[in-house]
Amino acid sequence: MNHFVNIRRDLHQIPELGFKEEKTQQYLLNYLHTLPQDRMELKKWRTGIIVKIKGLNPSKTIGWRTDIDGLPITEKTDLPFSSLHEGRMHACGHDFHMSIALGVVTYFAENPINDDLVFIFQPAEEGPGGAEPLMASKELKAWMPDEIYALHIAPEHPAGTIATKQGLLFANTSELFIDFKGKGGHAAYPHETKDMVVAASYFVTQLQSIVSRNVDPLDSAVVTIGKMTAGTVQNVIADHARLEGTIRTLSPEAMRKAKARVQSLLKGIEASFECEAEIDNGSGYYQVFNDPEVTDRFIQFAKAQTDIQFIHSREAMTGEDFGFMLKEIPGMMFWLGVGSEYGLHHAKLNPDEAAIETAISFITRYFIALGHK
Ligand SMILES: CC(=O)N[C@@H](CCC[C@H](N)C(=O)O)C(=O)O
Repeated sequence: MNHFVNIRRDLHQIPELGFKEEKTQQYLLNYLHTLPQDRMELKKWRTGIIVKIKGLNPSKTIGWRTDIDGLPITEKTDLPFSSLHEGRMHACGHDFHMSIALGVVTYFAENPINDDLVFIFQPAEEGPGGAEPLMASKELKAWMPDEIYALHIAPEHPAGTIATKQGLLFANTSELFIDFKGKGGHAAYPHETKDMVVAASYFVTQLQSIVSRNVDPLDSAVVTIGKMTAGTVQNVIADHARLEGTIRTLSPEAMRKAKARVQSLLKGIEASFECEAEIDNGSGYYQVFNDPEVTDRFIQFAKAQTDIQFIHSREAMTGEDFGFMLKEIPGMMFWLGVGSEYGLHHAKLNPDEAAIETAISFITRYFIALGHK
């Protein structure tokens, strides 16, 4: 079995949430220390790592970013290397992303090219967002890439494919956390209470009108509530309810409108149900916008590879804090086909490991082509 498939399996067993990736960081450091160190420099940034491989005759710095965190999902794959961390899973493929990045680092640690290479192992992509503070950090500022790349696994495409497009690839995002505060009491005396199960339920229904009635139909948006919590027992009226969700839009303008509508709908709920509601917009990610020139060069390269099938993709409503890096640095992101019956963020996601070797080889060849070997 490919060495990096084993690494992926090791990492798959230890998923950790954003900014808690201590074991993951240690695993990555242990591996990186086994590589030739003569041209390599390492820095820790919180629970992440930045690796520089000094070029032979550098004229620029080429960057590669991988995310390293897992999700609060209980794995249901029954794989022999399933997560050992209860309620945590690499259900977004960051175990793939990391093992591929390690494969590419390994090649260049042994075979440096002319240009400098910087590999960023970034924490907290799923939330609360590591890319924005990392971009502002002195650690990355000292090694800022001139161009930067990243991939994300795509379960809907088979292994051996790469998909991307110029311009907008991923949506603008905003998290959404809402607490409703009312008055609890006996289930048999609703008239003496302010029932927050009912208030939150009405609100979830009203949220559905934002996409259908407020966002321009030629634009796109998503408002999803992924978690709803309320109450204590079946015969007590809940004095508190909490909704957790996310807003996605293809334009910053639609995001402004959707957020404003959430606020005004909430005011209506407070008035109708005589309760108080508190809204927290959590973290928001800037859209992933692929630099047209860099992406065109990448697509030409991908199309010329005989072991890769290139697919022109559409925009997706996924979010990625890599968007903050692309806001400052020319670069691009692409989808790596991993053909899984179950999609991203699913407890049964089971990506095809053949894609790991394909990706390592493809990215290595691309960097050699870019980096004046
Ligand atoms: C690629 C991917 O799945 N990314 C996540 C990013 C989540 C950002 C934030 N926690 C939010 O939900 O808004 C995604 O869910 O798209």
